[in-house]
Amino acid sequence: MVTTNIDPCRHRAVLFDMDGVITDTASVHAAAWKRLFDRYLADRPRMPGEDHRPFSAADYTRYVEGKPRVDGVLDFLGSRGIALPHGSADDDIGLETGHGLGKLKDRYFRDALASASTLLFGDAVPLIDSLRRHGIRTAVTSASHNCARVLEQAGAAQLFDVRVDGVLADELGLPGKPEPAVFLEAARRLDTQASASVVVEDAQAGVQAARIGGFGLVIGVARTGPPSRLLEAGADVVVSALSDVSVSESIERRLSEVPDGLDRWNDIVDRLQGRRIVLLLDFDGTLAPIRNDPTKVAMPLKARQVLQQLVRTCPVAILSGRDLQDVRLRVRIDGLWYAGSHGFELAGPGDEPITQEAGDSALPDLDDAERLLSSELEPVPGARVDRKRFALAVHYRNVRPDDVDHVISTVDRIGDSFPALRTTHGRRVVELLPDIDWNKGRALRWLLDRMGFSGADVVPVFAGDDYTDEDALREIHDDGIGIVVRSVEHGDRLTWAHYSVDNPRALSALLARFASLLGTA
Ligand SMILES: O=P(O)(O)OC[C@H]1O[C@H](O[C@H]2O[C@H](CO)[C@@H](O)[C@H](O)[C@H]2O)[C@H](O)[C@@H](O)[C@@H]1O
Repeated sequence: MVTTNIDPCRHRAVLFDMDGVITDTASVHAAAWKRLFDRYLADRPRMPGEDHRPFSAADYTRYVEGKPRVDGVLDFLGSRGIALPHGSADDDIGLETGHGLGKLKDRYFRDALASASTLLFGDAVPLIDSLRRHGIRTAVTSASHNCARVLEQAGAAQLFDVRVDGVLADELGLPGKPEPAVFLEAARRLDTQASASVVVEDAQAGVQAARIGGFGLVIGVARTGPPSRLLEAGADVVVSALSDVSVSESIERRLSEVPDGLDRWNDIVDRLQGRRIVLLLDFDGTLAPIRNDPTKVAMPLKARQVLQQLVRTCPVAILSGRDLQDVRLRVRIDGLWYAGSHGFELAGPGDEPITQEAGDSALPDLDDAERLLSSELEPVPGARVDRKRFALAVHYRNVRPDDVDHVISTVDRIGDSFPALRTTHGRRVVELLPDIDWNKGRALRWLLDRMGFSGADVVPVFAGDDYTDEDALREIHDDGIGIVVRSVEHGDRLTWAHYSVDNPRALSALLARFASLLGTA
């Protein structure tokens, strides 16, 4: 389960989208759009180049969700080769213009709304109450012209300090999402900076708008579908319910706020004084730079030399998402401990794997998922299905941008069909893993025990670059030193690390300082 936190020390306001986040009305909109478009496409004489297939759930997500009504009409029909005039607000209902068909959709929506009973999601009020108790102001920010009506009917009109809806946006001439104007207007009315405000959204267009607007935290809400479409649109985190959002002072920071480890070497030395160091290092993107072809990755010479020095004076473990055997062959240094498949496979300095049966029961599902994914993604140029013993990685680094959504949603769909598996995301890779409470963080702690290094005099030092490494960074946050390797791909995401470095080469330079300190250089 993914959870996230809103920090009253950093976040002064929270802007909520309404449909699908606060009120259970996204499905009412989706049904109204379908009624409109299916009838329109069935009645319209077919012209060359037009696609008259029925409106689908994917069309809703891609072309209309979160957008102003007229944009939704024109964007969806445009995707089907049908260019209608924009029209004007005076157009008759049903006229073949953006406004005319938009009005018809609105009639269908209101018809359905009139018979809807419970509109408010049960998890909305507890979160908003908690925000209020912490002095955080709230806004509802919706493209809908029915926003006030829906809130009234849901009994939620009093929940928000500010409302910026489709009616106000029209009055002010604000463009709709994915432009950030409505969010920025709400932040202005709440008297807060975008960077100190949180946006909570369920639509890709809304997430994009919040990202473009420079909002401090963008929380995606995927109550039913997969989280990946919102992550790809730029959400910092995607939860499946508002009950997964807490409000308290937190210690995660933005990458840009984390001090550079080389600059703060003296602080690190202070923290190491008199303690036994254990080094735990991720491989791809951390020791070795990212490459387009995962099979071509090799340990850089500098990293190899420094690890060879370090292993003579302190325990060193490699914690990788790669298959155990794969990462061992790439590192090839005697005396190291290893965790492969994101911690599901473990090995000591000898050749024998350490028994850890956490993922065994998921093996048949991984086999079946591998067969399905290999055949479904075989036609997608650049998609690469990589089986490890306890994980299945689908790489999309070399996939055309237009095919990326398809690849991710295929993995999500197939992953969802196997109860024993869960989905994780990394750098241009989506992976299926055994769905048990085990990750790099748990594996790290388990390895420390196994290595005989678990006392208060031990300081675990972990370095990693990716989302899955955050489990390990979080695990050692209170008793160790966490180092994150920055990358352009991760922008300014949140991290549990204490220090950062620019790239794998800078990490090797930092590790060389550890080697000097330990007296081996
Ligand atoms: O935990 P790690 O050691 O960092 O492994 C995570 C994944 O790393 C590899 O994929 C990543 O690196 C590739 C080579 O540079 C790159 O092409 C890909 O886009 C990255 O996601 C590895 O291939 C995966 O199996 C690991 O899970």
